[in-house]
Amino acid sequence: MIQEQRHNLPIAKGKDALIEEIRKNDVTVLLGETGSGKTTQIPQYILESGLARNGIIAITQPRRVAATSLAARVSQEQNTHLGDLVGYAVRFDEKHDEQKTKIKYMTDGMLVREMMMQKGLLGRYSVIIVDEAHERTLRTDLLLAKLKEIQRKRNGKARTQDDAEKGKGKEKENNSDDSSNPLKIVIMSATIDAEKFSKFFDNAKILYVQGRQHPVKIYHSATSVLDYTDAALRTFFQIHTDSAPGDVLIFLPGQEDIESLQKSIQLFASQLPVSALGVLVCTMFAAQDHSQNSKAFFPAPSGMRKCILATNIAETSITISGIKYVIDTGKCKEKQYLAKASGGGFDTLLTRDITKSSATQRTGRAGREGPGMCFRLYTEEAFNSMSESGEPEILRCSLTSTILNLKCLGEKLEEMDVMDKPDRDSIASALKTLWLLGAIDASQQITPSGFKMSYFPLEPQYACSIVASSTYSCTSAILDIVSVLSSSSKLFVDISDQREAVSDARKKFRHSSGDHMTVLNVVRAYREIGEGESSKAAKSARKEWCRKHFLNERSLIEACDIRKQLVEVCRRVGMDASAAVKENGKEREEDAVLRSIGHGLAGNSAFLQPDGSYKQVIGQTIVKIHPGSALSEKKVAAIIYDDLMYTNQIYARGVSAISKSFFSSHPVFNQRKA
Ligand SMILES: Nc1ncnc2c1ncn2[C@@H]1O[C@H](COP(=O)(O)OP(=O)(O)OP(=O)(O)O)[C@@H](O)[C@H]1O
Repeated sequence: MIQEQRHNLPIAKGKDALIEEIRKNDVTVLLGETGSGKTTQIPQYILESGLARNGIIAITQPRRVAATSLAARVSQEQNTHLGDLVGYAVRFDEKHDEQKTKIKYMTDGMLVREMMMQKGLLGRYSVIIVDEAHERTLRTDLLLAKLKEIQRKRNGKARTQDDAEKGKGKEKENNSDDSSNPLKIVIMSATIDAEKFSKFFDNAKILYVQGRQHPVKIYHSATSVLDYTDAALRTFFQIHTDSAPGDVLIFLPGQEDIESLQKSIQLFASQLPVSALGVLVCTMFAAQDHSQNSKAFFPAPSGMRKCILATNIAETSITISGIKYVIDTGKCKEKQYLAKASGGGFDTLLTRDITKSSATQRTGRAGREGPGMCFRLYTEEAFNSMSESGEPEILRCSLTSTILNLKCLGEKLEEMDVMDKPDRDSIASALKTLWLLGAIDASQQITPSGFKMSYFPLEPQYACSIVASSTYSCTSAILDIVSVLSSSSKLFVDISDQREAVSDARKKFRHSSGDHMTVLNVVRAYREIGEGESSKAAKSARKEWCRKHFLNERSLIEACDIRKQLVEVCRRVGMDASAAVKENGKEREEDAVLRSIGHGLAGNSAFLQPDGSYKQVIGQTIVKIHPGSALSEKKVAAIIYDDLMYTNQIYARGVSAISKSFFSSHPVFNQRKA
């Protein structure tokens, strides 16, 4: 059955011709409609053709959920156990075998990481397929730049195809950086600017795959939709009550919309007559635990219709069995660099309209096993006026973390051959931030601390605080704080009509030194709830405690997960994650924590010196520096105000602002706000 499905895919008709072109060309750009079979079939065709007999076929994906689910599907098609012939590698989860794995689905980040760690020519890979290249993530762009360079080196050395054939017996060398193994690159997408990619790779061959397997009927809204969550709710129940069986996938911009729609759907579904089809709601978003995201792939129990609420993590590459209907709100969240100049900016997530490319990809999630329907909650006119594709991340996101990673490789972004070059100011601002953080020295060389920071999967500012904390023996506390700040949802729930109750409930956590210490108090209090009770009792006690204190438990649960990962990284870089201030109690701990946080803040805050210049101030937070400043009150307040606005964005998800209470009582600050 599964072999018949493979055989019927549109790509199967062109199999021989495609393989022939890939054999003839070092780089090919493959454009084919969603669902035509690119991602699952091309690696298998390459394997069967013997084109990769000297190494592994890697297929990169921008998202982990795609990498793992595709590996599972392809190993099923190959009738092997996942992790044997077909494997995957995503952050904190790998399933592949050094000897047996020939097809490896991986996130682009994992391949970039492998390049960084091994500093070689990726010699174990014979073919690298960069899938969903249209997404133009920073990692994909860096990967493309490096692959171009690696291929030149490897293929320059490999004299002829015959030489490669002679290397057949040298299987043992597959895992080394054997540059006698030439590299083939395939770039794939359904919605790619093929010409641009081809040009980047010296006019690489463009191949087209015609046709899709099943039709998808598209419906647009007749008029503009004001409330997309409400419109999604109505559309879902219209499908549920009027249309044939089949699961529904709804695209929403972010977790908050997903959770609110989940509640509404569940509420309405509970009011349906008992004879009606039940509704099973599943959610998928990046911040959600991977095992929870995977639940969306399980078939709905009989008598139920599955409704998946997802962000754009479900937009490309994946096939969710059973999906017949797609509802597209036309919105997404996108990382955007906040250009606040002082010490370098920060990324924030903004909700915005999607692009035509995203709309096409979303539509393509239906019609994968049979005819489908896509309901776009925007007018056809709105679709026509959407931009073709999004701006590459390299042009709109903070480059601080990327440049730090490149420094580890001894690379300079400004000298790399990337498809779109970021402007000099963005690079300069990132370098300045890294210098302020102590990650690079005055000659722009990476420092030992910078190396350590690069291991943490965090913004360098947070990584810097963690690294600094070992000097002050307070790593455990800093991990508590940074984990909450890195969580994707807000810790403090603000309910506008219950302001007083909210403020009263939180009073006991509030710390005069600012929000970082306040967060620490919350985490510690939370950890004590339910101690010594059964796990079920502890779980409900924690839930109730959070409700009573207007705290978002999801944020604390996610922070626990993040913390575990950070503890592991600490171990790898030789830091003691349990380090805690033991002598002289609270006061000394507070000082140590603020100093460590101060190291991280040095990279993103306006640290004013009495002479009016900005300067790196290690070990002090804004709270500590400003009261002693010789600057005029007004000037200080103006700077603080800007910092607060800026910092508010940085910590939008965790805390409101650094010592907001301290500053909001400042008379000049209040004047300016007014
Ligand atoms: N997990 C799965 N369960 C059932 N069918 C699947 C699964 N994965 C893939 N398929 C089938 O294989 C087809 C091709 O999938 P594939 O991911 O290779 O397409 P694609 O051309 O790469 O699409 P896209 O551009 O959307 O990633 C799907 O349309 C579907 O029919």
